[in-house]
Amino acid sequence: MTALLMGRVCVVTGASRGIGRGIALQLAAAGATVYITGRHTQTLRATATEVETRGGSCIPVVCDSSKESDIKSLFERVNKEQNGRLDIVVNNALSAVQTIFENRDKKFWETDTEIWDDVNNVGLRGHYICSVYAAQAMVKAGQGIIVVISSMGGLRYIFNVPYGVGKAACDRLAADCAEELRPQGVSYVSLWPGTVQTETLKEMFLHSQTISPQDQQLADLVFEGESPELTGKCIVALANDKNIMKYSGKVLLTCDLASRYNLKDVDGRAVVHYRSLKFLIKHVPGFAWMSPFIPSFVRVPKWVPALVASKF
Ligand SMILES: NC(=O)c1ccc[n+]([C@@H]2O[C@H](COP(=O)([O-])OP(=O)(O)OC[C@H]3O[C@@H](n4cnc5c(N)ncnc54)[C@H](O)[C@@H]3O)[C@@H](O)[C@H]2O)c1
Repeated sequence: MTALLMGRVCVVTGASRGIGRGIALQLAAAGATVYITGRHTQTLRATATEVETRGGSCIPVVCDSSKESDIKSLFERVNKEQNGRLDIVVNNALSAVQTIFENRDKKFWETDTEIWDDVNNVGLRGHYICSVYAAQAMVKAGQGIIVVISSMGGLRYIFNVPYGVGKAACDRLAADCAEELRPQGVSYVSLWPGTVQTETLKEMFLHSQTISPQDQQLADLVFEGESPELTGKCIVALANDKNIMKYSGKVLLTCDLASRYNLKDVDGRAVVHYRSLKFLIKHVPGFAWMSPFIPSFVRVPKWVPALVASKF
């Protein structure tokens, strides 16, 4: 166990599986005390047991991110038990993965309007409410980091309309909160993982016998994707960066952070750099044959996707 975060207090929402679980494992492995949230005691307990088996400290709290009263109680509890100390909050919970895949073939006007709430009650409204309570503690202490887990869906269309709108709003949440938090010494970043090999996606694609041609491309991405713990490694490194304020309000990519902090994925394999031309070409139908001839250090500059997604 490294001691990079020894003594620090963290909250990770939606940590019973997926990326949230991976983040909790890494924060705890770095010595932090990690409060993990989710709706079910049993699945939270499983994450907590894994943390403890690795020698870390983890406090499971049943908290439904769609309910403000639950979120309020969570932060009151942390405040009381940790004497006002709160260093890192990761807004990660999302309740919609299953719904998104069940409605993959439908356009927005063909889908039940409830999908908006399924995606954005937990995955946007919940993050805003957590940010309010987290900021109240952090501003008082004059320090802290809030992270929202977003995705490239914030830049351009993937899956469906509510997902993209929600992710664009998460990026804007980080930017606008950072504006008000900067003078208080608190930072707020939006973090985009690549495609991640979560239990849900693995179950859906890697272990599935029948897969639609539409989903085959995503399945290929999942197959070579990041481990759920890589995002956690990136957050540990960010939390130890003395220049964190420089990045506040920005969108950060896990592959860029892995390069900046020289991180490998948990199983020792190199992190796929999804801004590398080699990787991108490999996934363009008809051009994949070029990929082996392109050196892996050639990166697409960030202004290119920003320009493609330009609103003007
Ligand atoms: N999986 C990927 O490839 C990928 C890539 C980029 C970004 N992301 C983002 O990462 C985040 C996590 O996604 P994931 O793939 O790990 O999803 P997941 O479905 O595997 O995990 C979601 C987590 O949220 C929890 N959760 C669901 N509803 C909740 C509620 N009402 N209250 C509290 N917790 C609740 C679940 O228990 C689970 O722990 C999402 O914001 C997603 O958009 C995922």
